[in-house]
Amino acid sequence: MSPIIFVTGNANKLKEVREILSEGNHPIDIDSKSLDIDEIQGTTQEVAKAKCRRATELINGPCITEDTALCFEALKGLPGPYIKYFLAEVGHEGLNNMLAGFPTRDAWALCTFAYSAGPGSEPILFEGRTDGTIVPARGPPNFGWDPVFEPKGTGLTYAEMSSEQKNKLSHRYKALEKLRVFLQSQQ
Ligand SMILES: O=c1[nH]c(=O)c2ncn([C@@H]3O[C@H](COP(=O)(O)OP(=O)(O)OP(=O)(O)O)[C@@H](O)[C@H]3O)c2[nH]1
Ligand SMILES: [Mg+2]
Repeated sequence: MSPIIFVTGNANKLKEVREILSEGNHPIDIDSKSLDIDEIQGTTQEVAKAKCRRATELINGPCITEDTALCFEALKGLPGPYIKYFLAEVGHEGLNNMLAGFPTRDAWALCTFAYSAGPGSEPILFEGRTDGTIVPARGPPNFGWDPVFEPKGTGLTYAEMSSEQKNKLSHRYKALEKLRVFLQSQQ
């Protein structure tokens, strides 16, 4: 199978996707294309599908895209797919402060991969969810909100984990396990 193209503007995502898909008995090779695609407003599934439709038109061929949401229980799932803009404006401290006065700091990270066979072909979605808690930042600030998200039962934020640890339980890993099965069935 020729490598599938992952369209993303985010180098950290690309690194993790490569690490995860190269693991195991059936490693999957991907190419990448760095494009910043306009993102619509909507549910995580609507955002993910629109991103993939646009990407497949731009590259005029099959591709995968990914959209990540960080959802706060107290805010009924928001910021969700808009976390990028919240993080950019209010930072780690602001994300924590947003939950002051609420009874729960529970949150979940949701990764939605989308695959399209080409322009006009409806994207297929693969979702992965990891439950956790929003905490004051701990660990190196290398990737987005990793320092403020502590997956349940680990006692560590994503940022405090080695990449091997994060890649065994992350939202991205869980979504990619589903995508891996699908891509292998296409061979
Ligand atoms: O700490 C983190 N750990 C993660 O595992 C993770 N995955 C994504 N993100 C951030 O959450 C927003 C998603 O927005 P997003 O899905 O639109 O991504 P993006 O615009 O950066 O790339 P892309 O849309 O071109 O693929 C962006 O701010 C990403 O940096 C993460 N932060
Ligand atoms: Mg984006």
